[in-house]
Amino acid sequence: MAASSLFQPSPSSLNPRPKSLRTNPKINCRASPIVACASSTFDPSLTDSSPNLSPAVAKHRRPAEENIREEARRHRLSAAETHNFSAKYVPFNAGPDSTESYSLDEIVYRSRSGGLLDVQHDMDALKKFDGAYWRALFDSRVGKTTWPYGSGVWSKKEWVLPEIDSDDIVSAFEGNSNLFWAERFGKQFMGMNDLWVKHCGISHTGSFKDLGMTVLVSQVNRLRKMKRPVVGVGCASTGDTSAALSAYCAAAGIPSIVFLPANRISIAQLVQPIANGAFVLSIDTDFDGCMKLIREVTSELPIYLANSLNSLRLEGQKTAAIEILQQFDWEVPDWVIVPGGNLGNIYAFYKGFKMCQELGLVDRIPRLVCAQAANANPLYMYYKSGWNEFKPVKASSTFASAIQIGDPVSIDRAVFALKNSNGIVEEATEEELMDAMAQADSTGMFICPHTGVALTALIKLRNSGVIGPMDRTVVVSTAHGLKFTQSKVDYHSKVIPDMACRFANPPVDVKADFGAVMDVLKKYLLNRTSE
Ligand SMILES: Cc1ncc(COP(=O)(O)O)c(C=O)c1O
Ligand SMILES: N[C@@H](CCOP(=O)(O)O)C(=O)O
Repeated sequence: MAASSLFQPSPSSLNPRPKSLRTNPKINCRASPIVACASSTFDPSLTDSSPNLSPAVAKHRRPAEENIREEARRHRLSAAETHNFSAKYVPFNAGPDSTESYSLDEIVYRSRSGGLLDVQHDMDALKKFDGAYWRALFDSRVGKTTWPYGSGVWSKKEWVLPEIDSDDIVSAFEGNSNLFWAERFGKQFMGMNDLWVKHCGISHTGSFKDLGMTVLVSQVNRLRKMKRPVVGVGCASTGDTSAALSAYCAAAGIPSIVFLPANRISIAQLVQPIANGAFVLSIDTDFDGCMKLIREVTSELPIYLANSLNSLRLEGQKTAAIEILQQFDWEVPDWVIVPGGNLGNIYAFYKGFKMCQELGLVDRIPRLVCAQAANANPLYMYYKSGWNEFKPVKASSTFASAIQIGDPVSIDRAVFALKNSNGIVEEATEEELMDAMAQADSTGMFICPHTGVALTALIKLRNSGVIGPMDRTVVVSTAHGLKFTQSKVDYHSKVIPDMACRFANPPVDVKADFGAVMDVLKKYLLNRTSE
């Protein structure tokens, strides 16, 4: 069966459902006019899979011949239809007088003046519901398989792409990633007791890019159904964007085209688009060179641009911020530290937090820190100049290869996010980021080098006293450590030139002989007891 057919409706969707399951009698409109009435009309998860349902009813919630997409189709009374939630493209950070805007169904990546775009939601429509309502709605959808709300992104659909039909959504139920209490790392290395790591890399393709790509590919799916000229979707990538793009496109049967800088991404990342059937171009340039080429190509050919220059991506990525608040039971952490490359994600986090504040879910936002590799640090240099002068840099090779970017497309977005969150920019040398990664791994994590960059920023800000021992701090881990095993092998083998590899833990070669094994074990145990 073609992968795309998995996402197609089938005639059985028209089968009626047992009457007793159509509504949840426990939701009483009169009890709470806003929450209950609204939820009973637009939110399937509150009507059909409400926590109030008895276990017996919940068990038989869907006839066997019906799949979850078909089930969702029966609940067509969506938020957008009922409440007219909507969103459009506007020039990023446009003044109040700007009237320029575009439908999300248009294929447009830049404003008339050549600036960035932003997805602007109809906040007045969203504000018709209070913070308590949104918190309850989002909370009610966690941990379910209701299409599409089982996804951490689509559980916030009204704030992401309110007008898309659930039928058009391409999702791997991404998001809902774990927020790991870094108890031992926090205590042992930082003197902190409230340190958390948001593991966005524990995801379908192993990075946070899944959050944005489900949104972008879903919108492309919709455009193609509308017969818009989109033959395929393309991106430049340092590895993670291409992995996510190719997986979501493959799931929907949409061609994907990826431009990769030759010999600059890990094998684990390279094999992902190859395995998912993308058209892979390995180009003899760096990421910035690939980015320039894909922008030129997508302006000539009917290939839709999937990099974060396309603001749709950030609508998905911002849900990680909302999720962090939700995981803290809507308490706001003091700090959130994000590694930055092309700089879309730092703005996505800002936007997620800001929407929660504006819509009354929380009363403030955290301070943001963007962490860069010293070998690819244009934002850091800009920050250090007092935001005086931005100069792209020629990014040098870094173990944090996914952020080896010298001319980030979202520089304006990042500066906006940092200025409006009392933010800070830090940098990490190669040795610092590799040591931080090894230290974290030694406490039970298995993080990527980019998360090592973010942890270095934390270490520096803790050492300088900017971040206090009691501050609730979240470090965003952006990719799975398994994508970067070679750098870990090199570190633990102590083969990296000019690096002490202080926390290396190389394997011990030993003969297949009882005495020899006992000797090394005794030595090891002696060392451990004297520690
Ligand atoms: C693993 C990883 N971490 C961090 C980043 C930085 O994200 P952004 O480009 O949105 O700044 C990227 C991609 O650039 C990445 O792939
Ligand atoms: N790290 C990214 C670089 C491109 O970033 P994007 O968010 O603009 O797509 C990658 O994995 O390719």
